[in-house]
Amino acid sequence: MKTFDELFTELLQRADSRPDGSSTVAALDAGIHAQGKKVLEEAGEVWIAAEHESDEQLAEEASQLLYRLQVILLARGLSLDDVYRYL
Ligand SMILES: N=c1c2ncn([C@@H]3O[C@H](COP(=O)(O)OP(=O)(O)OP(=O)(O)O)[C@@H](O)[C@H]3O)c2ncn1[C@@H]1O[C@H](COP(=O)(O)O)[C@@H](O)[C@H]1O
Repeated sequence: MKTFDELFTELLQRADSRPDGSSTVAALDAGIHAQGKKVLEEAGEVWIAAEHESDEQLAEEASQLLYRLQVILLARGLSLDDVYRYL
């Protein structure tokens, strides 16, 4: 189990060390357009899960949306603090 902040730190490390087989490296290399499509895809899956699926499925889809959101922030060079200052 990890927190939102811990995941972001892990993704920063992946972007820096670029290990083979990393989903994050592949997602970063795919570019902003592909990353944006993933954010929308996962947001849609969260919506569908909230209307029609179990709590567990909703939680899983939510985790994927959070991951895809972090990838796009990372790709643009933003930190979580850049976002948190608006909360
Ligand atoms: N939390 C996630 C995470 N959530 C989703 N995903 C990616 O998103 C995919 C699932 O999303 P989809 O449903 O769109 O996938 P799919 O349609 O079946 O397949 P794709 O064609 O989209 O790959 C997974 O196969 C992963 O590639 C994630 N990839 C990585 N993480 C975490 O990120 C950290 C770094 O991971 P790596 O970069 O892979 O080392 C680790 O803590 C991981 O647990």
